[in-house]
Amino acid sequence: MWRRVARLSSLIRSSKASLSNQIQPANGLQILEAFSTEIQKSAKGRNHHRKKPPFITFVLGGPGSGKGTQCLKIVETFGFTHLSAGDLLRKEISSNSENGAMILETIREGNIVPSELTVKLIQREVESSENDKFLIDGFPRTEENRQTYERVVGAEPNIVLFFDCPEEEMVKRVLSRNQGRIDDNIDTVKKRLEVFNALNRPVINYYSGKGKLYKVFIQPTIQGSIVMIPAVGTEDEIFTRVRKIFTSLEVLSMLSPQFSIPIGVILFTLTNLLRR
Ligand SMILES: Nc1ncnc2c1ncn2[C@@H]1O[C@H](COP(=O)(O)OP(=O)(O)OP(=O)(O)O)[C@@H](O)[C@H]1O
Ligand SMILES: Nc1ccn([C@@H]2O[C@H](COP(=O)(O)O)[C@@H](O)[C@H]2O)c(=O)n1
Ligand SMILES: [Mg+2]
Repeated sequence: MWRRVARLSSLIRSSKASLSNQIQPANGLQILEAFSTEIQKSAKGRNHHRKKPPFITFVLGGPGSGKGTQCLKIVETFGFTHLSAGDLLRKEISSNSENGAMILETIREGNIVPSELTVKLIQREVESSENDKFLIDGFPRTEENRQTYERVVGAEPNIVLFFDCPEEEMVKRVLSRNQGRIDDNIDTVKKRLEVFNALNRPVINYYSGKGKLYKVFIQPTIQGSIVMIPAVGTEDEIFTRVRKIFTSLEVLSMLSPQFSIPIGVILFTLTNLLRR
């Protein structure tokens, strides 16, 4: 069976060129392992009793790029658990934890909270959950975040989703978000964009180099030679792109021998899903 899977994995890799350039597929074998029914069966208890590691998706993008909005839709449609690093940190502030004041000041300034703390909060949530697939939103923000996660958890994410959104659009969205966030003001947004460009882009490049990155372009609409910046796609239009990625992962997860789907059919389905 594993010879067949390995062959399939290389076939999937070699079919990359024919896939839509809006979506860069990750390694097929990892996806198969993570979504396989064997894992589903072994994930009945709490996570620390699980024999195989959970399926981890890191969700990246600048401030206001739509990470949280799309994560809610992925949760509804595909049953992931959503863990927003920013939300976990804000919860620490509101629960008056010993680090609350420091976190509040860091978020107010648009800076990054020490990695050990954020990783601990994420790890606690994953370990106490009975789910086996997670969206970790807004993490890792820096190479140091990434390395700390790998060292503490001892694993890498299975895939990384990146919302590539024009800056003007991100600023507009954050300033009209109206959720009472202390960092949704023009000065902090500018700082968060600087931090994103300087510290988060290297992380994105790192995962791209590892073949784990799925990029969702939030493209401006072009009419003739005029670029219509505000018309970058509604939340549902963006989700149509995101849905294709997760649907293709689900298709791959059906590749266990009991289904015995011919490889040609799988590749045909995948290519069509991604092109639609
Ligand atoms: N496609 C879209 N078109 C227009 N507005 C959108 C779109 N997607 C999200 N928004 C709105 O933009 C704002 C920011 O979205 P969201 O909170 O999902 O971004 P985020 O990436 O999680 O940002 P942050 O990193 O600051 O938490 C929200 O008010 C949301 O309703
Ligand atoms: N890995 C992270 C994630 C977030 N922060 C801080 O929280 C702020 C808000 O995060 P959102 O994802 O909700 O936008 C962010 O600007 C950082 O100050 C962090 O330190 N580390
Ligand atoms: Mg968010």
